[in-house]
Amino acid sequence: MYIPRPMRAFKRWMKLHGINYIDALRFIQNEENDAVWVKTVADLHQGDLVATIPKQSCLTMKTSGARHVIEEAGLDGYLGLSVALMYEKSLGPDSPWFAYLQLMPQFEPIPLLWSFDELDLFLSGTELHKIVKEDRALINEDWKECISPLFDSATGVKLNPDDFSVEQYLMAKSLIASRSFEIDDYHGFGMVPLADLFNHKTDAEDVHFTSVASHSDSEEDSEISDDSEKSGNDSQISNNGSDKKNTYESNINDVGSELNNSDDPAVLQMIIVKEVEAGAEVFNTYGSMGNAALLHRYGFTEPENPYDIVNIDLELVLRWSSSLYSSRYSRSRVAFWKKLDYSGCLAQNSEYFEISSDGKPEIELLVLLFVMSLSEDDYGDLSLQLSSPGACNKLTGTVLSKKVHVILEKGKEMSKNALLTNAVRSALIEVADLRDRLYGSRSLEDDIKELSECCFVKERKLYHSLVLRISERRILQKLRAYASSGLLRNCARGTKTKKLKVI
Ligand SMILES: C[S@@+](CC[C@H](N)C(=O)[O-])C[C@H]1O[C@@H](n2cnc3c(N)ncnc32)[C@H](O)[C@@H]1O
Repeated sequence: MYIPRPMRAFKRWMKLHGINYIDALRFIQNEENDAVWVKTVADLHQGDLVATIPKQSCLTMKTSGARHVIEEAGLDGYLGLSVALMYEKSLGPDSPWFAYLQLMPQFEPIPLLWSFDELDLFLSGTELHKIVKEDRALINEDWKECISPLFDSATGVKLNPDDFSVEQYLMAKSLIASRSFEIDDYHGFGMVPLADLFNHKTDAEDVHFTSVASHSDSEEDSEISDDSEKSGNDSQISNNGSDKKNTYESNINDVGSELNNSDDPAVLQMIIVKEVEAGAEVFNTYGSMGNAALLHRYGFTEPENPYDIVNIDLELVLRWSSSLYSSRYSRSRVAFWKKLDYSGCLAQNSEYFEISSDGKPEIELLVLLFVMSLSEDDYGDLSLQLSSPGACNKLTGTVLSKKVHVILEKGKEMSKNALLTNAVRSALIEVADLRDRLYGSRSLEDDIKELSECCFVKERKLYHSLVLRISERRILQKLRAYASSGLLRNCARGTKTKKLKVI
């Protein structure tokens, strides 16, 4: 059987560093793109211990030769780990992790590493376009502030600036985003050999990566005294960086007793959480996330991802509103909506509303569109109630006007249907159309056709950005269907949809 060289050297390296795994696991390398995946050649059962990894074999801020440089500079988290990774790579064969680093790709082609032209070409309109451009600016700042001063480190460790350039930093960031795990409080984030070879499957993982959480592995350095650490509880580690409590049975069986299950807190364990048939790929999970988050952090997407969402910025709603109403009108309606204690989700510089994968909008957006589309009379009544003495308490109760009988109180069980007037439904459709126009002049059908002709391996950026565009645009399509189904029903009942134009 053909085994590419880096894999063979890596296997020898694992043995030397006490990383053990059951014989049934096979690490398969795709000859076309060198990507690795893990398969089992024997049936695996829930609770089987399939691999053990000493924490000391992981590349972390604490285990790296750059530890003193990192500590002297006061770096931690992803920044500290980036320096550790760039440093060990710069040592070449002199690094204790050389064989591991040889197997690791140079970088993960996440959008952070795409050119600005590629970002515009592939991601315009998607949830990632703006975010990735902002990331790039922040990363340049981080590099200037935290990495470039290291060249004058007083620790005596000489760093070659070429090995710590912005480009090297970006590459290290891409590997950390896509392959690092949070190990424990002492080590923080780290690169974990073997554990980082498992691919992701949403909500269908086979293996969990766990640690008997304790600090006693960490040399004599006892500065960490977190209570959960002392308790020695098992905690599940996922490479989206969050620790979760174990959810699977704890009666661990070692497959064929090949591995010793110990409570040694210095060792990480990989445990099977459901039955896996011989011949199948063994998947981990990186968390429950939509395609924008998967592409952002890991550089891939999944078709039919149930966690997909699309966001509609408040700014876009205001743009829609400006096509119908004066800006004074829109401002006062938004101010009224806020007075009722509503707001969108808040991100760095924007306020937005989420549309879930089934095309359903958040109640906050419905209330805003409802308020926007109230007639002057109804709006006047409501405003009056709000401005009357003691209204704030009263108003956040039932808000009634002659024609409007809707509870606008935040937190109260409110029927979405009561808000879905014809005017709100029409507004939703128009806002969805505006949002869809951000993707440019190509139609959803054009995108679907292009995806069917696109090569997953050779045109990776195009492929995954098309999956993202299509999944977002399908949500907008569902939003339109959600809004228009009732519109038809209402019209059939003889209710007319009236466009409001208030000056
Ligand atoms: C932790 S590594 C997993 C091992 C990786 N396949 C390798 O070649 O080393 C994470 C990377 O694997 C790839 N990957 C993981 N799950 C995937 C999936 N379901 N579909 C496509 N690529 C995936 C992505 O490139 C991701 O950034």
